[in-house]
Amino acid sequence: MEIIHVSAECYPVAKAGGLGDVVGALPKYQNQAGHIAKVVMPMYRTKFLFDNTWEVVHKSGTFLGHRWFDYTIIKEKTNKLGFDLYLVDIPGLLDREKIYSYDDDVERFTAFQIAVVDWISVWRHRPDAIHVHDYHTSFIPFMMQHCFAYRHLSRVPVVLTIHNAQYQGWMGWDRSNYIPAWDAWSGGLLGWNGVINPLAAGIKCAWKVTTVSPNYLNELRYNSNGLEALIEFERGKCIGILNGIDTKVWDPATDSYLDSHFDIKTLEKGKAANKKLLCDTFKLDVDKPLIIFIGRLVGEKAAELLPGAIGDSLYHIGTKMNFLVLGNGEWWIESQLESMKSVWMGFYNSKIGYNEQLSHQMYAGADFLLMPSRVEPCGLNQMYAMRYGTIPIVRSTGGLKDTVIDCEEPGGYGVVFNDLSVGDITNAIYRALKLQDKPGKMNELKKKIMALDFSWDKSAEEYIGVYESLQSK
Ligand SMILES: Nc1ncnc2c1ncn2[C@@H]1O[C@H](COP(=O)(O)OP(=O)(O)O[C@H]2O[C@H](CO)[C@@H](O)[C@H](O)[C@H]2O)[C@@H](O)[C@H]1O
Repeated sequence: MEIIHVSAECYPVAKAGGLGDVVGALPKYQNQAGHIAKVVMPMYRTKFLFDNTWEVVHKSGTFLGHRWFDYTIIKEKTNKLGFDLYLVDIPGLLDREKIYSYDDDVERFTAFQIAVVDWISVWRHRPDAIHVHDYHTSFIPFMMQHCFAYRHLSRVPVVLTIHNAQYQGWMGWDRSNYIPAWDAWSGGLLGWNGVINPLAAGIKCAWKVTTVSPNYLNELRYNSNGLEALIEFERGKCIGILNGIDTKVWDPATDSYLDSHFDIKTLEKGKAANKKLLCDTFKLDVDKPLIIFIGRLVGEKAAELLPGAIGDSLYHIGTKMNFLVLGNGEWWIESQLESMKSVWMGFYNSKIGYNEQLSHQMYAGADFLLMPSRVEPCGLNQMYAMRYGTIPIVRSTGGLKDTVIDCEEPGGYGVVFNDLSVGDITNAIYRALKLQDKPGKMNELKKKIMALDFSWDKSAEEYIGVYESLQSK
């Protein structure tokens, strides 16, 4: 099958979070399984662009509302990522360093989607499926079915994957003219609760909607930032498919970001060397268990509870452990985390910012990973942590519930808690530290989690099953 993934992120070209990881891995696994999966994304000005060689495959132009824009599609020449990678250049809109957070993001991502559909509309063949990811690309099924210029694509199946329903891309109806001329009778498909809602439009118009874990799909029915009724209504075409991880990129035995490599057999020595490097760098005590947090510092990740939970743990449980936080996001959470450094010097440290290498080093060197998420559609961090022998402490929500079993349950290997408060997180940390009281228990658990299989093989096939189910329709 030929599958075209359209996304705002793809690792290692441009990544802000888990979406980039998934789109950088899933197509590779689909290709390995004998399919032809390709990725189309915006041409940001990132290092990957300048380090690689490209050929121009298409040039054209069209309108965003009244504004004409030229676009160029370029293709990476060497199949470096294990799939064909196409970048869409739109001067003045996409030629920026960052992925998101510009005032004109609505214009940027709407123009990107128009360019993609405009390009596919002149192909001499039809792909078997278009797979769009999150709200930045979820106007595409609407455009293929209801824009006059592109209606000849209406028989091409479109699958929408929701990686995160918190972000929906809301925009006012005053911008409805951005979408190329559409059948006015279909206008209702664009809106939800009085505004244009790209994610809602995608859910209504995609042939199938997938979420990144089965449990997250259930949760969306009662907690989806305003889309609950829509999810319930469209339930029949929704399916939850658990994300995998790219076990070639995330392999402690070969990870190019690590100085000391290890596998299950050399786990103790290897993790100790990685931990020492981290503790030396961040002035922490290598003899104490190291608990880390990596992620966006936002409410979804319950990051605002971290200062309280870390402070309470060190105060009430005692200074028996060390904490290290890597993340960026809300300025007030960043500044609280920074100001705690002087209070808990030697027991706590943080690095504010985005740092891919440090994240790998932290997964490799830590004893525990804390993920108290308020909302977690799937979560990749807990799977990376386990692959690197780091025990997850997670709240039972979304994909965390699908991937971590509490060590007190039969076959369990992590620490799972249910309610979200500083007290509950502190108690989970207390339970995690108790694991050390039983001699050998920590190593036994670390070996067990390293052996778990979270690779993409099974889920990549499940997606193929979804595309296949749409072929006869
Ligand atoms: N400051 C930092 N420095 C370095 N690396 C950092 C970092 N902050 C985050 N990362 C990295 O970004 C990724 C985060 O992935 P997640 O899946 O946990 O969350 P995210 O909310 O971005 O993804 C959304 O999409 C994914 C994919 O579907 C879902 O798993 C998830 O639940 C959903 O919220 C990991 O690779 C992590 O190491």
